[in-house]
Amino acid sequence: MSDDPLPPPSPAPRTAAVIPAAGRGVRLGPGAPKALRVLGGTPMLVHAVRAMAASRAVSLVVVVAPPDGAAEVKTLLDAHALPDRTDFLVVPGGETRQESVKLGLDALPPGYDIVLVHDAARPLVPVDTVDAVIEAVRDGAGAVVPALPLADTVKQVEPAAAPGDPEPVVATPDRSLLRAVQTPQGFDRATLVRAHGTVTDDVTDDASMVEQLGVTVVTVPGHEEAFKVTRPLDLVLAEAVLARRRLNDGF
Ligand SMILES: Nc1ccn([C@@H]2O[C@H](COP(=O)(O)OP(=O)(O)OP(=O)(O)O)[C@@H](O)[C@H]2O)c(=O)n1
Ligand SMILES: C[C@](O)(CO)[C@H](O)COP(=O)(O)O
Repeated sequence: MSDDPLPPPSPAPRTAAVIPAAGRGVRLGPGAPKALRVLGGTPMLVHAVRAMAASRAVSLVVVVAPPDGAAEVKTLLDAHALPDRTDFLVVPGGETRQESVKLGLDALPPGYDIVLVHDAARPLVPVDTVDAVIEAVRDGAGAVVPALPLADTVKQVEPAAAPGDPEPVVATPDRSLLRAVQTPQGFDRATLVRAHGTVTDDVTDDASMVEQLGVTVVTVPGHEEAFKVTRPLDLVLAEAVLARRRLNDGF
């Protein structure tokens, strides 16, 4: 047996989170841009940033602000307590989520090999879910999504012949094989950059762009509290989750 000392373990790859927060929140109804709406007294975006920074593995958060709102978002983040160990960047976003994520990726400095993409609209994702996604990428997955089984039966329909007409049902997919996917979605950076440089179709999540490259996307368990604030009732649910957390924390 050699007396040579073992080489030092290679450092864990550094992880950055990109938070698309440039959406208007049309489905939420009139008011400020969705990411700036207040939940439990704190803007939704600040909750989302804190949720990413809660992971000790995340050392940079890139916030993608509304196209003309980067200065306002920067001021907002400066006004809230955020962990010292995490760096923050704010960049202006685009017309679609896909464009906004691409702009966030373009702003990422070198040295971050794992990238999370997390909706500002999912402010309450627990840190264990964030860490599970990062761990799966560290273990070698090119793309990872948190996923939950569906509670409803799902029908595939044909488009209505005219607005307001019924939509004929054409199929009932096997629910046991379907999953609702959440964010953060985690990626090997080079794979995600390649996907955003290659795929031009309109898609609703980043993992589906990676699927189009032929790269396998894997799931980790999602979490009910990582739901997306989309419609007005979601705000009520988010307030209730925050109130329960405060009660449990003894505040
Ligand atoms: N041009 C856009 C559109 C969306 N998003 C972000 O993508 C996430 C998920 O999008 P969604 O929930 O659809 O938000 P909105 O586009 O704001 O919602 P709506 O479709 O109701 O307007 C949100 O954090 C949103 O801010 C973005 O960064 N840039
Ligand atoms: C990325 C996402 O949150 C995964 O569920 C979702 O696809 C975003 O969809 P939206 O229509 O942009 O809200």
